[in-house]
Amino acid sequence: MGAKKLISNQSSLNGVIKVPGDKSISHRAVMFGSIASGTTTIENFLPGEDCLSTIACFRKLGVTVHRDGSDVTVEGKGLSGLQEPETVLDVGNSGTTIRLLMGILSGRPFHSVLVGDESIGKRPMTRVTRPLAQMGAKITGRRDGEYTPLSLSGGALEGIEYKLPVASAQVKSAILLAGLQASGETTVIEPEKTRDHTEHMIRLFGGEVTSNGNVVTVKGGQQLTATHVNVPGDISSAAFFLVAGAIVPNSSIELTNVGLNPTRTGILEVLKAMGADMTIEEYESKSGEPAGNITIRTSSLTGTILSGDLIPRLIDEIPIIALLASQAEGKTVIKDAAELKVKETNRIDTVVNELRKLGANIDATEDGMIIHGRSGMLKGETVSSHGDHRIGMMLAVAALISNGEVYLEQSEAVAVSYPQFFTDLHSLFL
Ligand SMILES: O=C(O)C1=C[C@@H](OP(=O)(O)O)[C@@H](O)[C@H](O)C1
Ligand SMILES: C=C(OP(=O)(O)O)C(=O)O
Repeated sequence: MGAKKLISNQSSLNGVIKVPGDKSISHRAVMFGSIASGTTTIENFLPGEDCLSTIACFRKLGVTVHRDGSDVTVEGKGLSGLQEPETVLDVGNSGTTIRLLMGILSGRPFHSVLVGDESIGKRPMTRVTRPLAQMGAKITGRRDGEYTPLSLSGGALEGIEYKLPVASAQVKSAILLAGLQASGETTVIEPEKTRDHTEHMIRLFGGEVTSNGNVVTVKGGQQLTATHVNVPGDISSAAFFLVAGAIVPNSSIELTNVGLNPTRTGILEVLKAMGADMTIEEYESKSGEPAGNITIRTSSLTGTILSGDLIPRLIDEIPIIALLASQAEGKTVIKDAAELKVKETNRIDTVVNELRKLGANIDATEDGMIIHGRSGMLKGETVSSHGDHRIGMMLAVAALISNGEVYLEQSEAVAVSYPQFFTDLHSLFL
């Protein structure tokens, strides 16, 4: 596909957007529905490519999944209902799919081969396979098990106590999913608290899990029961419009049904700290997850520091926060974010290189970046998502404050987490 001409130089953005379902929760709803007994119904499922990869993998494991847009039905037959797949399980671009799936498959007495796209082939897997092997799974892979293709034979597992070397909800979740099938108890200790959707989901499906600060414990041998999951909107998708509303002149955007789980709302804290004009109206939680409406208006912004335990609560929002910071007064420093290097792309490099092309004043550091604010209007250039959905959407928002023509290569990557992104963005110009 050729480069996409982005809309640039906008004088205002106005409107209401219902952001699509949360990606993390949509993956987990299909996974838990598949290992529970009975029919699970999912409302507001995200039909993004990553979550469709999860559905495709579970179908190959013998689970019947019906989908009509964002309504999904999963016919679960319990963990023992999963069958050995006849062909390889392809996770596409999705790190969440491969890592959580390994946790489930570790306790199943059959063999599977897991593959993904070129980006997945560069993402580290021993962070998951090491604890799962300690519990009893047999997993091998390219380069000493670090990369796909991976080959996994599951079976009887033993519970462990495991201290995570990195703050990762995917690793925590994989261990908990294996722990549900293991003998005894499994405990995960996190260096910083990460998103807790797996813990919520275990409870929603009738299971038990205890969380005490950064320590999470599950008992093995639990049976889960099908339920209804109402997926709130994805704050990571809302983030692109929160920033667009804050930096494009004369704007006011209302985002409805945004998931407000406190392990995900770091971006709201950053917006507040920088002086954004924002109102949040929280309402009754859906399926155990809080949600609400957020209105954002243009305002003047000041630089800030992002570090420590805030980072896991906004890890996927850092690319768009870098753009936000380029329009603030003063310097913004992002540190303790080396995890960005092992996402769909090395997001420290892709953010810095692509925003520099548009004229932003931004430097890479070992574990983050430094953004010198008040870049003012950006300029026209051809930029690339490098196949990374979050980079593509960040650049489309950057184009709105560019005074030249901006072209985006590999724009189709946005469909990984937000297939309707360009349609929703364009609705704000009318
Ligand atoms: O558990 C999840 O759903 C996710 C966890 C995060 O990854 P890590 O666990 O690698 O930090 C995040 O970046 C990803 O988009 C989704
Ligand atoms: C890192 C991401 O997803 P995943 O790890 O599931 O590929 C993301 O969506 O930004």
